[in-house]
Amino acid sequence: MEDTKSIAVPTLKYKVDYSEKLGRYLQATTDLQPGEVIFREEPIIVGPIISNKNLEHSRYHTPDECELFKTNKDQLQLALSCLTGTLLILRIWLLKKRDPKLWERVKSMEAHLDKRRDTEVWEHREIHIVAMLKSLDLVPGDDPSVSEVLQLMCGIVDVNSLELRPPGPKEGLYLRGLFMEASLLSHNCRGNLYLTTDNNFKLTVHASVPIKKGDTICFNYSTPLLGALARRQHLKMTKYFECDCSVCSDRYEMESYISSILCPRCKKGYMGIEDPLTKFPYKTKWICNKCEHRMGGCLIKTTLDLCKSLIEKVDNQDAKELEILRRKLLNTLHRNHYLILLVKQKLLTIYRLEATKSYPKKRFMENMLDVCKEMYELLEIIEPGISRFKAIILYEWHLPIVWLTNRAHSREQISTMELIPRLEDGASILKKSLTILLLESPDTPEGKLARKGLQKLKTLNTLIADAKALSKFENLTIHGRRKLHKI
Ligand SMILES: C[S@@+](CC[C@H](N)C(=O)[O-])C[C@H]1O[C@@H](n2cnc3c(N)ncnc32)[C@H](O)[C@@H]1O
Repeated sequence: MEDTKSIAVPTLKYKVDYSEKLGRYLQATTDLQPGEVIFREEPIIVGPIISNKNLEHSRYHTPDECELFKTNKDQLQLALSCLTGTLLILRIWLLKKRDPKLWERVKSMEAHLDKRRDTEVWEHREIHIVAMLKSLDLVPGDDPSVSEVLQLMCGIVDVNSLELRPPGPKEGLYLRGLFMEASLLSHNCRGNLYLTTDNNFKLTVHASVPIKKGDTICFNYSTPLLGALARRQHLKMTKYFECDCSVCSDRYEMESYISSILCPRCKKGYMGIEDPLTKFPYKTKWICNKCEHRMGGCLIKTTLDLCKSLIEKVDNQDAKELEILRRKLLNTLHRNHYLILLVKQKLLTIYRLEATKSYPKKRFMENMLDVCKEMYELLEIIEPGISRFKAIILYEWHLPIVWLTNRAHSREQISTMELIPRLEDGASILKKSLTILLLESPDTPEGKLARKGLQKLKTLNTLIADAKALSKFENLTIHGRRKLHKI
């Protein structure tokens, strides 16, 4: 007899749709809350993308691959490092033979073969992958259709695969994975998703902001800290489309001013490309958002080249030099300009290290606070909602807040009553960071940071509770204050 008990089948929170512009894409079929899991999925294939000696990685090293390597052992020993870069494609090649049905599905992924044919990238893959696999006898060398299939596989990987971080300390191993559903996610420079993977590369797709039923679900294929020009160029070169999202089509990139230079005329406003979607940004006019002064793109390019050359010359280990450069660049660029962001990131590397010392320099901690605050405010515009980058910046931001507050209190520069709200500020920033970091798998760097952060939050809460108890005795002795900060 048939089992009449109903089994709850989870309904999908998205459907596949099609548009002329995006091709296939995923659309929300229900309202989604930030943090909500939209779907999880196992990768079809995982492999390294650049040369590395570590071939033995993960269960994606299948028995047929093993057999093939054993057969060609001597020849492969010689070409080990070249081989690694071809491994992902070889794995798809083997999958084609092993699981033709799955290959049919993979084959349906967008590869943009027409746009790649006879370009530099085609030539590169021909030499480094197709010819390499043929010369090592890992694929038939005499069949011309093999080259075409391998090029198709290269296109599929380049357009659809996601970057993965190897679990544990496998430095220098750059992995990419192909996922069936995630390959249908479209791009937006201000996406609405947050992607995490666990140790087995299982992918979880979360909503990063509230998503309405009918919205396209999408993420940023590129990186948020590039200006629109670099981002659009990267998308054009690697994903073969011209991005016209709300950030790219706005002159001032939604008031983030990430590509804007200070108006040389009024010195108050910032210049943005008059026609942001132009193909020739340095041949068109840029316009000031305050006085509407127009300036030729080539002049902007010269200015940027000059700024770039200053950044190239600076000593990355020298905080003072970097701080001077940051101030100098502010005379020309908006504080959120991607070139200033480069300098800020270099500075953060130094400050981060300083923050781990028992007696960090006050100036460094003050600057760290400033840089983190500015970066956070920018990320709120360009990567709203849940963002990995934001979580890290929030974490780093709370460090100088707590350190400077404790220092000021122990030196009697602030009262215990003043200490409490400042520490609470630090705790609330840390909590914000943790709500994001705790979405990460425990073994990832962010997952580990979350564990450390939880410990710090506990200590901070104890400190706040003690400060509250002690605030009744406002005339706390210096000894009492020091004791408080030893917690
Ligand atoms: C990972 S695939 C996404 C699935 C693809 N649309 C399909 O039908 O298989 C990436 C490709 O989708 C298209 N695409 C994604 N986002 C886009 C966007 N914002 N504007 C135009 N095309 C986009 C581009 O062709 C891009 O190379």
